[in-house]
Amino acid sequence: MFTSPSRSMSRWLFWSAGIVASYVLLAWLVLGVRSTEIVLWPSAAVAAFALITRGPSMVPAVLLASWVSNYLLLGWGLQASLIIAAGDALGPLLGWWVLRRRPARWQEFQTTSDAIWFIAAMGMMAAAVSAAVGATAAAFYGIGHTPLTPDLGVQWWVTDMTSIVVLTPAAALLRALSWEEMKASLHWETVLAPLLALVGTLLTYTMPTGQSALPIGLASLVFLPLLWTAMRLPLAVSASLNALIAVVIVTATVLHHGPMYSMLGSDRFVSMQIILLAMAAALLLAGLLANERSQALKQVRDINATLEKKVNRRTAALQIAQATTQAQLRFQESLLNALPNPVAFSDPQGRFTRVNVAFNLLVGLGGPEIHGRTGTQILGTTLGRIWEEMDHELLSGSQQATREAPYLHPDHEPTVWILNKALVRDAVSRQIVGVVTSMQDITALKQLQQQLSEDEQRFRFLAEESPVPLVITRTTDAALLFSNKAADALFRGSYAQYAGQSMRHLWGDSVSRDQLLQRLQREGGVVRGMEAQFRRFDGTEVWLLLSVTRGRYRDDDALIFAFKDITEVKARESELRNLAYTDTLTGIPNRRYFMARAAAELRRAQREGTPFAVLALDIDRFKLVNDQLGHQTGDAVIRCFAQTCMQQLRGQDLCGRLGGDEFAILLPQTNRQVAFDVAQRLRLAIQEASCLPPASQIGMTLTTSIGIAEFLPISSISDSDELLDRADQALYRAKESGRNRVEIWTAEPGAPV
Ligand SMILES: Nc1nc2c(ncn2[C@@H]2O[C@H](COP(=O)(O)OP(=O)(O)OP(=O)(O)O)[C@@H](O)[C@H]2O)c(=O)[nH]1
Repeated sequence: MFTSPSRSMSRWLFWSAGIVASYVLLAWLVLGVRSTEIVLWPSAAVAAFALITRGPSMVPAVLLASWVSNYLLLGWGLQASLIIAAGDALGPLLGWWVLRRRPARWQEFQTTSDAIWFIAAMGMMAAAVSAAVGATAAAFYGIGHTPLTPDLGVQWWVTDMTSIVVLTPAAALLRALSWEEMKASLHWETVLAPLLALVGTLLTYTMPTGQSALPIGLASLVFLPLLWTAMRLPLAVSASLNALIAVVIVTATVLHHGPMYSMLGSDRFVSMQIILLAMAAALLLAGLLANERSQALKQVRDINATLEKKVNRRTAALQIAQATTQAQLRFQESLLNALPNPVAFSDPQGRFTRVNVAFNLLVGLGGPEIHGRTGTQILGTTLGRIWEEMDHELLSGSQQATREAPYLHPDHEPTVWILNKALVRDAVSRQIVGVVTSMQDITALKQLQQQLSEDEQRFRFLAEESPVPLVITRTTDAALLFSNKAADALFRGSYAQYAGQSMRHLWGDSVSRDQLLQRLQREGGVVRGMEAQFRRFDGTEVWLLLSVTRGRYRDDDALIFAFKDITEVKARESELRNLAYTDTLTGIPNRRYFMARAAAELRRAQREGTPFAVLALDIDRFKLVNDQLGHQTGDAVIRCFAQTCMQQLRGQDLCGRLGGDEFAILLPQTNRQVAFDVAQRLRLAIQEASCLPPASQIGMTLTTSIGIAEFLPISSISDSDELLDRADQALYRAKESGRNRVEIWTAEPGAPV
């Protein structure tokens, strides 16, 4: 918190003035009554009090107060007064400094060792210093030159120490305590006990003075409530009370009252102070011991409270755990009973310990009738024996056991079950505590399996004996899984020989196989009417019509093939196709094929802008050959003519028989000059070929006339018939001009070529 300098200065002035006033007032009270013999009794206590509460800033006030009291009130010399004042400030300052070296004790002042430290630091040392300085100054400069004797020093020291020990603990404690703590400790004892002690003290001091032991005895009774207070009340209260009673005693004595008065005199006075000192120290220690004890008790109470809390917590946790366990047990119980499968627990001796409702229903017995009995006793000999064998297996080492077993139901219905057994171990010790068995009814499954196997046998018979060749291969690797007798005959190899082997190599080409797989994918797993060529096991080729479906065969994804041999059909087809385009007499393309090719060539030439030529050929006077040598020889001549032409042509050229003795030749990418050369070469080759029998009665040579028509990209010709027509016109001109000639078509007959 911020404190302004002027405010702290005024506070300092206030405290300084207060300290000076208290010091001077006490000095006046004490010294005003008995002047010279009594040392300034409360001086050291006021100085120590000032330093404890406000610190060294009070030193000037202490110096001033001491000097005023010694010089003005006591009438000692100036030097002596100054030295005594310095001693009064220096002693408590030293004690204060030593006490500050132990900050914990300075702050709390709660244990007995704190009190010992306080007495040692503030009492003995501070009082010793101020007494030594004060007695020396008094001896040298004091009134009447009091001799410096040990007695003076001891008397001074005891006086100062008494005042410090009796009065100043209250200051230290008040400084450490907060106002809230003070209020909290205020109860009837705090008020009543000090009140009793005070009243007792006052009553004692109203008694007549004298040497009688009675007043002293009575006075000492005062200390009983005081001691009790010290033991029961906060340390600050007992220390303050101690100081108050001490002031009352001293004041009464100084004012010639009470039992102590008769003891006055130098020695007696010191005795009294020693008694006070002892009393103060005893009370202080009693208070501190009580404080320590109450603190220890509080600690024990705290520990007890903590332990109690822990125990409560543990108890609550145990209760929760117990509740959870019970809830879990209830859950397990209901879960077990909710299971449709019979479940049973048995001990290591095979006696049932617990079963669920499904088990009760299975055997037609309630829990109490089952518990404690064995497998054979409850389940009959067949299932019971298997049950006990499995238990034995498990208990002699295997981890889990599964078996199939028949069971004759109490209502005589035969059933089949799967038994699953496992060991039950203790969660903590891992000791085997029994066996758990769960049962599953597989009667319906078994019936289905039976039916399926009968169905399969029927299917196998049908498939085996079917006249349709059937083959089943595995989808992944085309391994042969099944083939019937008809398929074995078709492929010329038996299933027994090739079972499990890949059938991929039977396909004529991999393209058809890939096509089949794609179609299966596309057409939902069924492909009908696909034609493909296959290779038999002996290497011969065969055309087959396929119907294929995807399916399962035993444990595999499979392709099921049904075949029809179409080799003959395909051969006939091919023959027919050839017949349609081939001239049967010569084996070269017929008119239809030639004209189709000529049309295609025309389109190509138009597209690419290249020329081509068509030659029309006709055997000269062939009628004579027929007439003179016969029709058969005529046929042979025609065949020879065709072969001679074919020999003269390039691979890309095409020679066709248009009918009778007429032929045509297509010369792609050929202009009229080259065509003319080719035609001449042909003409000569025919002339030189020995197509006519050597001993020909007609004495003639076989010749041919040739007409040429050229297609130019710029020409107006738009179909091949027109072009062939032009070649025919040129041929006609060659015949006209005497035969065995080559003519090129021109627009005007006789126009230059
Ligand atoms: N041997 C045989 N003769 C055929 C065949 N086709 C047509 N002929 C005959 O071939 C002859 C063709 O005669 P043409 O072309 O009219 O006359 P040509 O005797 O050759 O006289 P030019 O052509 O004018 O030189 C006819 O007598 C037909 O009967 C055939 O396939 N075989």
